[in-house]
Amino acid sequence: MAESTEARKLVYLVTGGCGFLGEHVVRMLLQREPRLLELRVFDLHLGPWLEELKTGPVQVTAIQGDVTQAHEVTAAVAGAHVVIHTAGLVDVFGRASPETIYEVNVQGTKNVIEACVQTGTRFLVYTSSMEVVGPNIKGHPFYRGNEDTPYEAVHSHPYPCSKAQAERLVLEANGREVHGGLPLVTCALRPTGIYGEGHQIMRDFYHQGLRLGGRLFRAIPASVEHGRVYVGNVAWMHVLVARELEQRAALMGGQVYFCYDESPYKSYEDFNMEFLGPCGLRLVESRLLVPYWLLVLLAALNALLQWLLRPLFLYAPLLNPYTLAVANTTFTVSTDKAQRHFGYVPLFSWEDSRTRTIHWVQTMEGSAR
Ligand SMILES: NC(=O)c1ccc[n+]([C@@H]2O[C@H](COP(=O)([O-])OP(=O)(O)OC[C@H]3O[C@@H](n4cnc5c(N)ncnc54)[C@H](O)[C@@H]3O)[C@@H](O)[C@H]2O)c1
Ligand SMILES: CC(C)[C@@H](O)CC[C@@H](C)[C@H]1CC[C@H]2[C@@H]3[C@H](O)C=C4C[C@@H](O)CC[C@]4(C)[C@H]3CC[C@]12C
Repeated sequence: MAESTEARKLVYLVTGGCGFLGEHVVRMLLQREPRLLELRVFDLHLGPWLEELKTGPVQVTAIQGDVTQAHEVTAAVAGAHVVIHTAGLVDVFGRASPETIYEVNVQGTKNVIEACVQTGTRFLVYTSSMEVVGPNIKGHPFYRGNEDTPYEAVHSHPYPCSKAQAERLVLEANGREVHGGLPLVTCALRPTGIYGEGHQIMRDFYHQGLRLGGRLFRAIPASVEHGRVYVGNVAWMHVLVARELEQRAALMGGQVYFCYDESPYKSYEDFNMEFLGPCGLRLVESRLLVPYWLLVLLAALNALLQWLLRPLFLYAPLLNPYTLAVANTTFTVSTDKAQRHFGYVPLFSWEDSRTRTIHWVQTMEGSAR
């Protein structure tokens, strides 16, 4: 918990506060925001771990709620100084319908914005995504790009479409008058692929490897690079933006910032092996055995099976046409806009991020170690 002589006077609300990123944001706020008086954690599914946070100097208020329900959002936002909106349906595996993804990610964000306007909350930080930019449906690479790099951001999948619409709503809301007559100040953070303690997809890959006798099979060439960012650094960027938004409203209001750190550029699979390798898995060079056209066929077959089996049960494998296309398209960022605008420097080095993630995999339930 943050110990400081600063007066505790601020109320923060974190939507999606029990999610992979949200939990790290909640814990980072308690550790590094000394002005915090109350921390409201709003989520559809509250985690039992919240109880352990209620023993410190900050009042932690757990709110079970749904961002698609405007009245629930308004009640949670009322009286908050800052809203960090991370709640969302992160689904590229066909688990939720396009309508549900839109309802949560777009309508939910509209509800958060309107709640800020109606109740007088002035500062809103939105967790957007790299996918607002790309990879696009044409498979154009985004190589060491930044927030100003020209790129044809054209999407068809419900998830990136919903994130792009939500981000646009947040940025357009910057400057709107809130109850009380002052302007709303908003900004959006665009993490690339987040990794770290609690990352469900990493857990899925690990368990898949255990099922396959300690092996994972390469599907993507090592030359296809994906930007990744450690969850602790993404959480730190959220805390820092929320702290600086008031003092630097003219500069930061209405802006987007990629989330970045020192994590190396590697293919998605090679990057995962930085953590899964030390936990006993190995990546089998199967590119000759499984050519790309066969992967495309298998991905299409998975999509067909998902559609056929949906009336019986949810079949949602990692490999589908969308995930294959994204995995197979280089997307890396190289920027210092967050440092220039609000002094962001990663809190965790690559070595530290890697060590923490390996430790988490090793201590995960069902771990082979
Ligand atoms: N994981 C990544 O690699 C990544 C990368 C870039 C951006 N993001 C964004 O970060 C945010 C958090 O992602 P995550 O990976 O932590 O996902 P997550 O699924 O672990 O967390 C999302 C949280 O939102 C909550 N939620 C979902 N629907 C809700 C609703 N209707 N009302 C209230 N709460 C609801 C969930 O219960 C969950 O706790 C999302 O907005 C996502 O788009 C994630
Ligand atoms: C089965 C193989 C082809 C395997 O390599 C597939 C990997 C695939 C599941 C992931 C590859 C890229 C990931 C996405 C990327 O990291 C960025 C994202 C944006 C974020 O907002 C949500 C998660 C994601 C879409 C992420 C999802 C998993 C991948 C598609």
